[in-house]
Amino acid sequence: MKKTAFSFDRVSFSHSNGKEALRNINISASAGEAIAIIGSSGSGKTSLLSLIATSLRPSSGSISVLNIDPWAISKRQLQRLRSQIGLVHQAAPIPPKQRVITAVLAGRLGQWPLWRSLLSLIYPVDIAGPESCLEKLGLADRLFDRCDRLSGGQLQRVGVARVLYQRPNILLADEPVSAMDPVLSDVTIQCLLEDARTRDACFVASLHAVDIALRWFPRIIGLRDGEVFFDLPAAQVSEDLLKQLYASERGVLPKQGSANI
Ligand SMILES: Nc1ncnc2c1ncn2[C@@H]1O[C@H](COP(=O)(O)OP(=O)(O)OP(=O)(O)O)[C@@H](O)[C@H]1O
Repeated sequence: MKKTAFSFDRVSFSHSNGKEALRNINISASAGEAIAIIGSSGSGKTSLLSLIATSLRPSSGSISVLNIDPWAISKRQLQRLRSQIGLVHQAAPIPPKQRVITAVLAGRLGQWPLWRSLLSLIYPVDIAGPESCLEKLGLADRLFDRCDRLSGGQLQRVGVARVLYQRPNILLADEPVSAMDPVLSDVTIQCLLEDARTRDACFVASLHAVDIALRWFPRIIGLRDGEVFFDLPAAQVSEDLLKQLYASERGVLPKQGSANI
């Protein structure tokens, strides 16, 4: 039987201003699973990924990540757990003047001893590793460029390369291809899927591009107003379900056949 990557039991989450972002979430995922999370803007996708990443704590209910309750362990144990979770952020948190190689090396900061982490910020402690991750994404020639000389889509690929270099057991990606053209989007998603599959890691991505979600991911979770609206194999996600998922509170429906909603 596959190991559980994470599981949520009646999880709700409210932001500090009281805004309830997620309500009564019951989901779990196994090692090696690939899941796309879809839903309209504000439906709770980023909040859900942040809870799996343990960067947010549930307001109620319980979470287990890699069979550990992240909120019942010491800070040091939590740090160790986090080093096994990789998150591609919506906008990569990369200092503008940083070199691409340093940004990719940062993927392993949580796994290295302090001296090696500090050294990696001044001098590249590994070149071949970051280069091969960037190579898969067509960016190997930008290894020593400054990040502020890259386009939005290139910067997103640096964020992806960082997570590939990290080799986490849970790979999370928040809108990882939003700044990329369709061909690069497919290449990047395939690259993340392949990496997760070969290492038996669990891969969860939030996506606005429903066509990409349905094309590449076997399991789709649809979030609506902070709740799981459906959790289905991609083949069972019908046009009608998508219409209901994206129908706003004001009753505005997407156009027929719309892929990018
Ligand atoms: N820092 C915050 N403080 C207060 N409310 C927040 C905060 N971040 C998000 N929210 C609210 O929580 C809800 C869920 O937001 P979340 O970012 O998880 O949605 P999302 O589906 O990822 O949206 P998008 O597709 O636009 O990125 C929204 O109503 C949002 O306004």
